[in-house]
Amino acid sequence: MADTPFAPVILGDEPGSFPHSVLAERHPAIIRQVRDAFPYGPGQHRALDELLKSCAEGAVEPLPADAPDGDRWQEWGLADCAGHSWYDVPWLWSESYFYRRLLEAVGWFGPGAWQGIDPFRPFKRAELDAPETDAELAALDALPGLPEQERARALLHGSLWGNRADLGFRLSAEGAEAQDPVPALVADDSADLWSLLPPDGGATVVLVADNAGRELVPDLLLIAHLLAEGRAARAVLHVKPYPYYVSDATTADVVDALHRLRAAPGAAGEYARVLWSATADGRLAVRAHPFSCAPLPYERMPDDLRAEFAAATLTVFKGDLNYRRLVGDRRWPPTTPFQEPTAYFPGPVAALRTLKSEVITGLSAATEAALVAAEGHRWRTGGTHALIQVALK
Ligand SMILES: O=P(O)(O)OC[C@@]1(O)O[C@H](CO)[C@@H](O)[C@@H]1O
Repeated sequence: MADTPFAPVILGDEPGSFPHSVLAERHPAIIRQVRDAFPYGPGQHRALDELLKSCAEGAVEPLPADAPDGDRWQEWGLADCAGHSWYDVPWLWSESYFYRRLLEAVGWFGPGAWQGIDPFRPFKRAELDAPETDAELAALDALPGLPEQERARALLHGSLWGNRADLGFRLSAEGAEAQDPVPALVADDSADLWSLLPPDGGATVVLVADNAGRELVPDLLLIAHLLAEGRAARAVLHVKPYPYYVSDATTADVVDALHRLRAAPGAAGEYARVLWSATADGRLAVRAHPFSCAPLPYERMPDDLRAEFAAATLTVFKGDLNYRRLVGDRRWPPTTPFQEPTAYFPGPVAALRTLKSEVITGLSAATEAALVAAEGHRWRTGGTHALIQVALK
């Protein structure tokens, strides 16, 4: 990191900026949607009112004394942030704490009848059950006739562009899905990615998942392909231990996605059978590590997670939030080589991400200039551009 220029941590304190709008507009909208989606009781409504008020004008408050994860949040910086405005602490931290507080407000942590009831489930289910998902699954029937490399590329790009399926993003970026994606990637290290995963190479691949539904389904299809072709002997899918950033995948969402695939006709059903037997014999494992919901960059990951990533042939981070956590949620000069902020990572690492926040590294000067000339600042957050970046060790 010695040559890396100083890059300030992103805060949400600048009115008119994207991070500010997430705190000031997206979070209240999410509270409204969750409140409308469930027959919550007066206690839950009161707690949601208090959270809304706190987000709008208040300071970050400590967790209740009996919170099951109180010690963990102390380690994750709660003592430093408590008492400060939501807008003045690192944006990554305040966003993550918002979801923690929202879950508490609706009773997720229990005890009681609402313990473990995912407040985002109706939105995730609606997407999984949508006709668009049927169309995407039917399109898989075109794959079996293609050479393996073409199938691999199609499934890698399916997983990459699946990252546009982000329900939190859609709440505040009106019409975002309607805007066409820009097919040319702003960075494409896919040749390096495939060099780590040759057919019958026996690799271990860790995929750190992002959204459920229409992102998780293509992630699972990619994993099925890697396993079926021997590009991976073993895969580990990391999901969130609790509902997060609206649509982030939990174990329950993996089960839903696998059922959806298993019920589909044609090639989709075949992929489901590969995945189902791989979970049964241990070639595919699902992990829900507490650090997956930490409000911190991966540079501060605990030792057990570091050891797991170190043992993998390749770790793939999906999505925008994971990218922010992988490189650090900072205002990097866009031409900072991806290898620099990820130098701490204990093994080969890849990012598959559509651009939905201001953090970006690894662009060529020409690419950055062309994006700025065409779109001003919008290319950073509009969700229409994508990248595949790899840091080999
Ligand atoms: O991680 P994902 O699903 O690709 O995107 C998450 C996201 O919608 O949430 C953050 C803002 O709340 C941004 O990083 C990004 O826009």
